[in-house]
Amino acid sequence: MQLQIPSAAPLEVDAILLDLDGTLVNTLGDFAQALNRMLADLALPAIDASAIEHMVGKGTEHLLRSVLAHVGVPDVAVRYQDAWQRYEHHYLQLNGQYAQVYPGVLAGLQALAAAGLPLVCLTNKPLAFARPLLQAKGLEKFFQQVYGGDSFARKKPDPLPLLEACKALGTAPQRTLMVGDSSNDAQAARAAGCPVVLMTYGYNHGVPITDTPALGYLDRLEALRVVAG
Ligand SMILES: O=C(O)COP(=O)(O)O
Ligand SMILES: [Mg+2]
Repeated sequence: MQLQIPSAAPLEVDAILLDLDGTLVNTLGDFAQALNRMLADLALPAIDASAIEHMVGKGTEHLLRSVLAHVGVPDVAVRYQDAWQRYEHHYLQLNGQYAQVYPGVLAGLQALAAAGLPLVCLTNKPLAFARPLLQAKGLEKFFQQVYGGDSFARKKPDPLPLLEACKALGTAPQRTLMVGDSSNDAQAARAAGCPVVLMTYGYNHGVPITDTPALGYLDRLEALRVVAG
């Protein structure tokens, strides 16, 4: 199928892999709520959403370690297990309540799915968090498969999750488009041999996303158009 990416040549694709946090859903509010409830349980200082934003994208383990270090925990390893247990409890309870689907995502997914393109959600978020979030936001029906950060032995920016997803889809990486919001997604795609487009509104560790090479940069997912079958 031929896809038109704004400001790029038409691209032949057989499937699309889509990142979740920062690409489909703005989950910063969920992260801030769950992390601050966890920190309160452990009698640790609160953290600001603006600081959290720079720590999202490399999975929950990385997020928790970064947050504990940020609030001044001297030995992160000592508090990690308790932090994970409290965080998981709170996250599962509020999952989706403080999160918003980005403008243009619903229309974009509808158009891509209607064109018959297989769509896979490929996130570093744990699968037990990702599935209920997609369900709560009415997005699960668009995806033929959902993979989390714990679905494979390694997470993005390692290419393994993308290569495994391509294998399951039966598609060649060079005809499988990755849509993400961070340099992690782009690095994983490059190493897997997948073309990549990046959303301009997500989380990118505090660095402008246009510093990361990609086929295109989108303000809205619906800007991705199927032009020929
Ligand atoms: O949980 C994270 O680190 C973010 O996951 P993502 O891969 O959907 O951006
Ligand atoms: Mg992301």
